[in-house]
This record gives sequence, structure tokens and C-alpha cells, in this order.
Amino acid sequence: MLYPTNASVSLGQQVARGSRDDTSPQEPFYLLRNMTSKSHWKLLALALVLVVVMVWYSISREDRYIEFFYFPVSEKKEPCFQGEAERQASKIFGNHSREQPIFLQLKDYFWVKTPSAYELPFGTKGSEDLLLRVLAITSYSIPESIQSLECRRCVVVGNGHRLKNSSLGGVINKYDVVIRLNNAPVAGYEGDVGSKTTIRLFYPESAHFDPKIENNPDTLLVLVAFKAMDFHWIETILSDKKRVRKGFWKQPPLIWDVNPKQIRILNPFFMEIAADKLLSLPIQQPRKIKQKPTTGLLAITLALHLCDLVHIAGFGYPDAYNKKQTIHYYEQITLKSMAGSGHNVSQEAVAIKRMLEMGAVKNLTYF
Ligand SMILES: CC(=O)N[C@H]1[C@H]([C@H](O)[C@H](O)CO)O[C@](OP(=O)(O)OC[C@H]2O[C@@H](n3ccc(N)nc3=O)[C@H](O)[C@@H]2O)(C(=O)O)C[C@@H]1O
Ligand SMILES: CC(=O)N[C@@H]1[C@@H](O[C@@H]2O[C@H](CO)[C@H](O)[C@H](O)[C@H]2O)[C@H](O)[C@@H](CO)O[C@H]1O
Repeated sequence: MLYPTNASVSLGQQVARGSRDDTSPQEPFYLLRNMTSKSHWKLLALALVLVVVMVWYSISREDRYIEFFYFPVSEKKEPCFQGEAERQASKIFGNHSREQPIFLQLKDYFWVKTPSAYELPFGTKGSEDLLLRVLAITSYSIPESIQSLECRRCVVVGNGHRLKNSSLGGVINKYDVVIRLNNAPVAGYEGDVGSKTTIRLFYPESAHFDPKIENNPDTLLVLVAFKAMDFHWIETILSDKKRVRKGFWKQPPLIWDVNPKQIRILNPFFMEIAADKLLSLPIQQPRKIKQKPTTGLLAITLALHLCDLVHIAGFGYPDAYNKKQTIHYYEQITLKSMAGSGHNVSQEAVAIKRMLEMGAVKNLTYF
């Protein structure tokens, strides 16, 4: 039987002949197969790299694995340059923000009626009378222990889950000023978050029921007022007047054992510039829409005005699709709990990244 010559063999026939003919390097199918097997390996290697990168990325975004990705934090004190945070702050907030007092003062509402363009939480317009009564029974000074520092090293401790198992407590305690937020506990979490609290920002609904447990005797308890009722609450507490239960979205403490000398009222100007300069939020919003910065972002804004060096820790929310990840280092709640809060956490992440990139703040945890 005559076999057709190679030249006249059809593609189908050649394939059917299989290995008998394609062993010759001159054979075009040898080249083709060689080429395909080479690019096959290349593709496989590329896919493998891609899978490794994807697994690494998703693991590194999971808070429960974050401890594996910590970069070592130096136990040594970082050099502090006087006025450095101010320089950085002026790039973000402009030059005039330094002229603003950190805490509201009676003289600005009693002798001179400081006009405010905005209502709470961005200004004091319409709440002056209530505010006046509060300022008459509280103080506005920055404690001598902070005032006398040559260079103020501050850390703002966010309430994020990534502080869990961070072992950052010792590092946090070494800062001159430790700023904490809301009812975030220290008792039982000292190893991860430290025990020193120089300043705590809070509002009535976020006040811990026993301020003595989670604070130091000299902690400054700084009220962030969001509505006129917040001034009313602090007045009734400090002057032991009849408590009002209505007007809060969550029942605040009715008895609050605190020394009035520890209380300060945060200047709403910082809320205004955090909203405007960091998040580009509209300051005058229709009543129903209530977009506002988180208390943590507000605290970073405040720190950039009060301190010379600003570090942060415990900031960063899970990705929006991550429905099960707990958000706090101390309790089991998820992003769902923030649904009606008026915060845009992805926009805040962009703002924080910007501050990190420009060197205005430095992060002790993963972001
Ligand atoms: C359910 C609920 O009320 N959640 C709000 C709580 C709550 O009112 C208080 O914890 C008191 O219970 O308060 C908020 O914030 P919260 O008290 O959760 O956290 C304080 C600040 O830490 C930063 N943070 C927190 C968790 C996380 N995973 N990443 C973070 O970066 C944020 O900057 C945050 O502001 C608030 O005041 O901003 C914002 C939250 O929306
Ligand atoms: C949990 C929640 O969504 N509460 C909202 C409340 O938002 C919280 O307001 C605080 C100030 O009072 C603070 O900004 C906190 O970060 C917010 O989560 C709204 O202000 C309130 C408006 O009526 O509605 C509550 O359900």
C-alpha cells in the first residue's frame, strides 16, 4: 500500500499519524508543539503568580490575618520636630486654622458674641444660649502637662479591629498625648491598646457609662456636639438638673460621675474643616441628609492642630463586601451597624491614605 508523501498529507492525517512523524525537528508540528508547550508553561506560571498575589492580597485585607503583616514598630521614640504637624496641616487645611482655639471659651460667647456661619455639628449657630451655660461650668485650658512639652508626640487610637493582637500597648503608652474615641475600652486590652488616655472625644450616645473605668483621673473628656441636645445633656449632668430622655438616637448615661474640670467642648470648626477639606462634604446640608466625618477622622484633624508629630493606629474598615468581619477590637459588630451613620468610610480611607502619603501622619497598624 502506498502512503502519501508528507507534502500531500492533510492536517487531519498528520494529526492521526501521531507521534510517529512529529519527532523530527524539521517537522512543522514539532515546532508548533514545542512552541505551544513553552507558552503553556509561561501561561501556567503567570496564572500561578496571579493566584499567589490574589491569595496574598485577600489574606492581607482580612483583619484576622493582619497580625502576620505588621511591620515592626520601633520601640525608640521617633524624632519630633517642633511645628512639623502645623506645616503639614497648613497644606491640607490652609493657614488660618491655627488661629482657632481647640476648645470653646466662655469669653467668645459672653463678652464678644462670636458669630458662627453654621449650625451644629459644623458651627454653633442657634445653640449659643445653651452653649453659654455649658461654658460657664466647664474649662477650656490645655493642661500644663501638654502645654509645657517642647515637642508634642501624639497618637490617635482608632477603634478598629486591627488593633486586636497587635501588642502595641507599650508603644502607645510612650506617646505624650494619647487620643481615644467614644467608649473604646482599655481595661482588659492594655497589651494591644495601652492604658494611657490623655484626651477622649465623645458625644452623649458614645459616652461610657462609667467614665472612671476607662480613663485616667486627668483624662480630658472632650465633648463633640452634633446637636443642641448634646449641650443640654452635659449641662444636666454637670449641674445635676432634670435629665431629658428624648432627642437622642441612643440613651446616653443619666448619671455620669465626672469632674467638671476634665470636660472640654471641642471647637466645631474642626468638624467643619474635616468635612470640607478632607472629605469635600457640603457643609450646609438639607436636614435629612447628615453626612459627617467619623469621630476618628475628626480626632486626626484635631491632632494635626494640637501636636507636632501625629501617629495613628487602629484605623481602617473592612471592604464593603466583607459582611462578617467585626469592626472593633472590643466587640462583635460589623459594617452593617454603621448603615445609617452618615459616614462614607471609603471616602475617609482615601483621605487618610492621602495624609499618610504626604507624611502628615504615620500609621502604626496596617492600612
Ligand atoms: C453602631 C454605631 O453607633 N457606630 C458608630 C460609633 C458608635 O456611636 C460609638 O462607638 C459608640 O457606641 O461611633 C463611630 O465610630 P467608632 O466608635 O466605631 O470608632 C471610632 C473611630 O475609629 C475609627 N475606626 C473604627 C473602626 C474601624 N474598623 N476603623 C476605623 O477607622 C473611625 O474613625 C471611628 O470614628 C464614630 O463616632 O465615628 C461611628 C460608628 O458609626
Ligand atoms: C449608629 C447610627 O447609625 N446612628 C445614627 C447616628 O449616627 C451617629 O451619630 C453620632 C453623633 O450623634 C456619630 O456621628 C456617629 O459616628 C454616628 O454613627 C445619627 O446621627 C442619628 C441621626 O438621627 O441616627 C442614628 O441612627
